[in-house]
Amino acid sequence: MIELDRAGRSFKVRREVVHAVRELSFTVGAGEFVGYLGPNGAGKSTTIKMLCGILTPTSGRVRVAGLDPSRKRIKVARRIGVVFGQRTTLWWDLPLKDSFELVRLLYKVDRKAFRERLDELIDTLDLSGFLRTPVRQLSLGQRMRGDLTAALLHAPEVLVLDEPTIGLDVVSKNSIRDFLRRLNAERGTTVLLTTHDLDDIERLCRRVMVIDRGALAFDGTLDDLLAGESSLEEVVTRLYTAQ
Ligand SMILES: Nc1ncnc2c1ncn2[C@@H]1O[C@H](COP(=O)(O)OP(=O)(O)OP(=O)(O)O)[C@@H](O)[C@H]1O
Repeated sequence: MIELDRAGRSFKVRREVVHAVRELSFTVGAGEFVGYLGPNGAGKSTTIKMLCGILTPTSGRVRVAGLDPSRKRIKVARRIGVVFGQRTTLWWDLPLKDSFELVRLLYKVDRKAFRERLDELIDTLDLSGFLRTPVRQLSLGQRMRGDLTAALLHAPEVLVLDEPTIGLDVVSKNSIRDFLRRLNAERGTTVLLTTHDLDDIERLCRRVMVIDRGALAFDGTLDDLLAGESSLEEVVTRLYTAQ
């Protein structure tokens, strides 16, 4: 479902070249739930931006559902849902429900299918109390549930999440985690989850990839990552600080 083959992305900053991602190769199969970890500046957001076609790789190959995201951005957008926890994709001054209607129009989602999906998401994410509230007045937890809904209204096969639980209280975190677990188990949606919250990883992901300075430092099961270590925090700290 997701395939990177020696993908690289560099930026020219004044006279220096920053290699945000270098020769990165991995595949994520349909239905997997993969955690994507790495220290600040490791290249996680750059990877995600290449997956949704916001950034073009400067070397190598990226494919999502067999498509090149930088060349087939609209086709890829129909197959992928993306949530950036630090930013909203909703319309700030509009009531939440109007944002959803705009998403329907943008993605050309059939009215009946849209209604069914929206009703289900309103129910499972408990949105009914704030559908008429302008997005700017929503709490962070409400806004995140709105963003997740917007990302799923076109029923994407792949969901990419960049820190979806950042800043949320423990109850909100757990309700988002339950929702994601069910989405993956019941719908078979492929999930790539970037987070700095190691509880997200321990509670959700069977497979974990760790990126450091633009290259993979680990790719395996959570059990393998934890093998012989007393905690995930310990092993991740060791990986992040390895030279
Ligand atoms: N548009 C850009 N121009 C120049 N450098 C950039 C740009 N985007 C990212 N970088 C650099 O690329 C590297 C990787 O950044 P990226 O945002 O992918 O890291 P990250 O793993 O998502 O970090 P964080 O956990 O802090 O969000 C960093 O050194 C960053 O400064």
